[in-house]
Amino acid sequence: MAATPRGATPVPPDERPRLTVLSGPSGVGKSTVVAHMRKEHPEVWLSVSATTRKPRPGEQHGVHYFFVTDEEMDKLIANGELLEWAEFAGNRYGTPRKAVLEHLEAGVPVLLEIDLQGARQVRESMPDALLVFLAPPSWEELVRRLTGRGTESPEVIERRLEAARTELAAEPEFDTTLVNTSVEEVARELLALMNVV
Ligand SMILES: Nc1nc2c(ncn2[C@@H]2O[C@H](COP(=O)(O)OP(=O)(O)O)[C@@H](O)[C@H]2O)c(=O)[nH]1
Ligand SMILES: Nc1ncnc2c1ncn2[C@@H]1O[C@H](COP(=O)(O)OP(=O)(O)O)[C@@H](O)[C@H]1O
Repeated sequence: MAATPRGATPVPPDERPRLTVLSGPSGVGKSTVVAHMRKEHPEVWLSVSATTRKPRPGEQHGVHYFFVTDEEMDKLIANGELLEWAEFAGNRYGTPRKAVLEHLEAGVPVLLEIDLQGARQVRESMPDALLVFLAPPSWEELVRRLTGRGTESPEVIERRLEAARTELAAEPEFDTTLVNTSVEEVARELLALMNVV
């Protein structure tokens, strides 16, 4: 399903990088921060999730997401191919398990950009994972970013803001919080937390 490291020698479990999870409300800037970080540090591997959501303009299958049908998602879940999955604002999203484990085994730092429900599942199944919460500078700024992105209808924005209230309340469940005021700064802090720099 996803590209795997070629010719990589497995590293012993205690020398493997920790799996890092980045969560936070829709529109807080997760994708922006991750894109910025990976431009300078392409060695960080970002898991590509499967989703039943329809692609936005410019989103590519296999790059931003694996865009799947409801039936295909049912199969991925039934076959145990997902490390975690959740329904978010009317669509399902899940992390393909195999590619994540293969990259960690090869010593590659792995980042998951997933929602709160997914982060909770990773906490259960991979207790060594580092859970990072990305918070907005304020509620008003979150609304501004989500609306300003212009990718969702007012109705979808409303659903995402509803989910955002629950997600913001769950911040104490995370190992650490980064406030997304400056993309550059947050990207740097995230790299440091991942021991990449
Ligand atoms: N649990 C889980 N959540 C995911 C996964 N992939 C993406 N998400 C989350 O689903 C939510 C909606 O994602 P998306 O529709 O791309 O909107 P965006 O994050 O606001 O650009 C976000 O909180 C994502 O982090 C996944 O594999 N599992
Ligand atoms: N630090 C920031 N300051 C101002 N705008 C930002 C910042 N980070 C992200 N944005 C903007 O906010 C919007 C939502 O960001 P995005 O990365 O799509 O969020 P998410 O992936 O968390 O849903 C985008 O229009 C993006 O350009």
